[in-house]
Amino acid sequence: MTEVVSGTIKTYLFHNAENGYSIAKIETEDHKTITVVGYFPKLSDDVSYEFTGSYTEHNTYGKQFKVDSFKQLEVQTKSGLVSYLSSSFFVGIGPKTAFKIVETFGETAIEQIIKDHTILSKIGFTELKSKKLYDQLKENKKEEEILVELYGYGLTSKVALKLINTYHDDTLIKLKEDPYRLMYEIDGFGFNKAHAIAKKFGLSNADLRSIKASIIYTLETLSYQNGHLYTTKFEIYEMVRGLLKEDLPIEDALEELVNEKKIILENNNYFLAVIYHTELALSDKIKHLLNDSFDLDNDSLADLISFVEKQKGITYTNLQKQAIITALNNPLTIITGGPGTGKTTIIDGIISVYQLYYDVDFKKNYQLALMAPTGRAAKRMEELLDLKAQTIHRQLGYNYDGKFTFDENNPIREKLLIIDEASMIDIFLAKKLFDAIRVNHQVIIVGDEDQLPSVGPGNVLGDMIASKVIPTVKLNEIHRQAKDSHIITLARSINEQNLTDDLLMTNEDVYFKTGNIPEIKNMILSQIKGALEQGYSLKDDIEVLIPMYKGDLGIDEINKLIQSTFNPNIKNEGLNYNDKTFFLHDKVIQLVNDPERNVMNGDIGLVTEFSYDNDSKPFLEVSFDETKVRYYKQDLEELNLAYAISIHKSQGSEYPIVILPVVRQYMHMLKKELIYTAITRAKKYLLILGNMEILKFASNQLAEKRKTMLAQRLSSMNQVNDSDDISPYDFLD
Ligand SMILES: Nc1ncnc2c1ncn2[C@@H]1O[C@H](COP(=O)(O)OP(=O)(O)OP(=O)(O)O)[C@@H](O)[C@H]1O
Repeated sequence: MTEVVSGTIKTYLFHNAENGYSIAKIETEDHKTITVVGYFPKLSDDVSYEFTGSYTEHNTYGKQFKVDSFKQLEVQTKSGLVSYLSSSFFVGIGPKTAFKIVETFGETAIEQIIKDHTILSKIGFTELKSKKLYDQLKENKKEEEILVELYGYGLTSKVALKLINTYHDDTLIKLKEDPYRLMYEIDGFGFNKAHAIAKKFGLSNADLRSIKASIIYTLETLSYQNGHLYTTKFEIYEMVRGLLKEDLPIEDALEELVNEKKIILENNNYFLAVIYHTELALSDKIKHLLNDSFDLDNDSLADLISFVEKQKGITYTNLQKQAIITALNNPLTIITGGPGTGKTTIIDGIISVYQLYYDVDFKKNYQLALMAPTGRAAKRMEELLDLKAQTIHRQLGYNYDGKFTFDENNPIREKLLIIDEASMIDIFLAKKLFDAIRVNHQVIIVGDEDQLPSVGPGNVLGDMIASKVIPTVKLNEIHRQAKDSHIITLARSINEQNLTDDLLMTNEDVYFKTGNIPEIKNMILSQIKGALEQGYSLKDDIEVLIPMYKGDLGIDEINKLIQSTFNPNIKNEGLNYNDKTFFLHDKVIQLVNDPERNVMNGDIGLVTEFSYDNDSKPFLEVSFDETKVRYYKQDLEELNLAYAISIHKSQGSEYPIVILPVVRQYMHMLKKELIYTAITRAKKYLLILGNMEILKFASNQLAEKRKTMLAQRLSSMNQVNDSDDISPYDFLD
């Protein structure tokens, strides 16, 4: 129920200057104290405000008033006016001066000053001082008028403040000009929200601005959700009609967007400008690097390889030797292959031979940069190779303001760069990475091209291989220890779309069990219990991999099930956010990059403390591998339970035990690449629970091929594009 409360601000318990989110105590005229929560700026404590909203009951803090909008109460009394004029809104006016103004001009002082500020000379104001007060009064009134008008369009105070903070006095002009600018210029605004506001401003679906926005949205959806870099006119038409539900002059809008260079048309394909220029620049940079050459003495390389083989007690296959030689002789090399084909072994070989050839010691001399897209993959690399490895973001000096320290103007210093798990790299990260690489660096890209492509747009690894212009070694032989692994055999047969019934028999390391949903839930619990009894840890060794969040066998549900069964702390107090509650000792996953706090998307940690700070605010402390991070309630959006995680989030990580439910409700998500990726996460034991017919069916469903041009661009080797004047980042932000 919408209600109105009015009063003056007593204290702010919390205020976020960026978005205006505030928790404050107000005192009403009848001296009651009410906690108000919502989006409003720092308000003057001398002025009365009227808040519109509703009362809510907060678990910990009790009754609060949730603010939808607010306005300053008309200043009626003389004393109110004195307070207002001497408030922090007006610089240089103290209570004495304010009193003088009100005494002289009465209750209509403000209106009179706005009409003619020179009247202030009567009380000794200089021209400069009276103009200043006039400006501040106008400014103050204006902001309020804009807010009131925005509320009138049904915008919440959160949105209204965000707009005012961005566009200031021009807010209404800018919005009326094109309400869809919100989509491009304000974080958190998608097409649907902007479209709803556009309607309130009276724009019809047939308005060119609406059609243009829906075309951009169509391309964004295809890129950021499906990974495609371009699409056809036909698809744009279909999707725009689906969005606006009318037959509209799409052609004109599309042409305008192309003329405005917001969309690039190339060979009948339509690209978002930022994506087009990113891909083009990436391809040019790769071509540029490929021009370099490193002609090594191959006889001495062969000797060194033999020496390393003896040293390590290993005999490399011919293909593996070829991989080492190729990597050392070329500016850019790709080494690809499935699990157990020796990718890590070869990275180790390359590093050893390189050190001998150039007589350097990577432990003492920082000439090697080992990188992976995720923290966990980097950590695994570090453990296996016994050398420092870090995420690509960290290597590039990604910092809290979203900028990278290393770029084309300040390239990475190390000379040999090895990047593992490269299938996870999207075009934006690839562009950033290659920007920071200079000619005479040597780059080795390692990955399994059959895994899921990157979450972001593009198919960088696949395209680089398909271009056939980058020296590539495809390792395909499964090696000794790995040969006995049924996990690897199963993965390979799925990858080759050759999954036969005899492969679905339980053996030493793969366990298949059919069952319905309640049975699967019980099996998950009993398998975890068994593993814990054998000394495995829930945090480090066991992961349930699931393709979707919702549903009774979705990630959220399974997380709650495992939490309630295995975390005894659920009896104690926890910190909740939406329908999740986190307790001491919960296993959690960070969902977004947060470089300021040194924790990145996909990092897994353990809640090691639940406590209250000096202001009695509850918080959690989470221990990640490298750091401890404190989460208050408002930070919990970044966190999820991690007993079960998505298959996408599991990329780049391996776990001794993987539990993989496969049921009909996942059907629309299940594709060969997804199943292959999930299975290859298991190191020791893989438990597949559910419906094996679905597993067989899904293993033959191929993910849609991403529409990208990188392979073609790379293979047109001789034409390096000189688009120096435009950078893709001209199109960002
Ligand atoms: N030439 C070889 N001779 C004997 N064993 C080998 C050889 N090459 C690799 N191996 C062994 O095969 C196993 C798999 O190799 P490695 O871990 O390098 O593969 P990978 O491709 O990195 O696999 P994953 O992607 O699963 O980590 C390891 O135990 C490794 O020691």
